[in-house]
Amino acid sequence: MKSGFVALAGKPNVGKSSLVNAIVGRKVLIVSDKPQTTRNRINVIHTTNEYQIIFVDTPGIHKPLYRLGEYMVKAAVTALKGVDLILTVVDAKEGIRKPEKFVFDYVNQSGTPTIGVVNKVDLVDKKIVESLVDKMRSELKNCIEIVETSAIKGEGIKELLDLIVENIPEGPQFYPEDMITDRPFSFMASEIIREKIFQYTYEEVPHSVAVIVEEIKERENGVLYIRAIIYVDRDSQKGIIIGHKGSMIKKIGQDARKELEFLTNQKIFLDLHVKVKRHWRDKDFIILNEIGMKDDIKD
Ligand SMILES: Nc1nc2c(ncn2[C@@H]2O[C@H](COP(=O)(O)OP(=O)(O)OP(=O)(O)O)[C@@H](O)[C@H]2O)c(=O)[nH]1
Repeated sequence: MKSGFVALAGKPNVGKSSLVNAIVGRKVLIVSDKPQTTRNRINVIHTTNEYQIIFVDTPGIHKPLYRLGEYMVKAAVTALKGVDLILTVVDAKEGIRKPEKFVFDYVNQSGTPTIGVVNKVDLVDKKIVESLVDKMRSELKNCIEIVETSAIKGEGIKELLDLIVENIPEGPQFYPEDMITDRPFSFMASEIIREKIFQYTYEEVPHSVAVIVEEIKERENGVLYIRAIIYVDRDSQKGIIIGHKGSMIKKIGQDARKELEFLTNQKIFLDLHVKVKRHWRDKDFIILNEIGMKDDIKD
């Protein structure tokens, strides 16, 4: 059997989470049109009879503004070391500029072999894609191959998967075959709630939110009760999350509940609360710890 850890490196919003979902053929990771959706390292496990690939999805590498951002970059950089392979992802529409080179530097420094991925090829001309492929090939050390993909249309995904399997070593099956992620259900549930908040809110609001699932309990009638707290930075944000006469929190709750019911195949009672914690992104270690931001940090 072949097995290996494969990290994804790239700027926020290039489609790293979408690529992993496309490869494993189901939505495991949350996705949004706003940068910095992924906050922490999550392993997604893809097992067949012949191989087990453990995708280490990382927060996008960017120049951090807040302590939370610093943690995100540290978590991403830590993930690049000690894996078997890195998928270095760029967005075809964005091209290769300073922020992409910032990412390439980290990948090159890690010394780990890499497959370059030019994603979102559905958005640009073939000529542009070709020039990005050439550029990537010359700037990435230890580059095995460059693949052109559209995670949304499923293009290039099979080719990418085949290349990954080719380039991971013979090894043991690290996780049971039915395991899809290394995070507990409570974490996945909080991520799904956070995804809906990212979908419906704008500007600073989505980035000011932390979701913590405080209780999960199966009731006698078979309903799964989930209580989650949505932490925000300011009173005004609390108002936005709750919305006019509670319309926003209702929308967030309904969408999250539907997805959780689909995931668990169980009826769910989702109990959402909103609390204000000033400056949690900078100094509230209880929240940072709860959302797993300190897992990879040693300082
Ligand atoms: N047109 C197009 N859009 C894509 C493609 N792949 C991803 N997207 C979109 O790009 C946005 C970002 O996708 P994500 O998968 O969340 O990106 P990410 O790199 O994981 O982002 P962070 O979590 O912020 O680091 C979403 O709106 C996706 O739907 C693609 O191949 N084509």
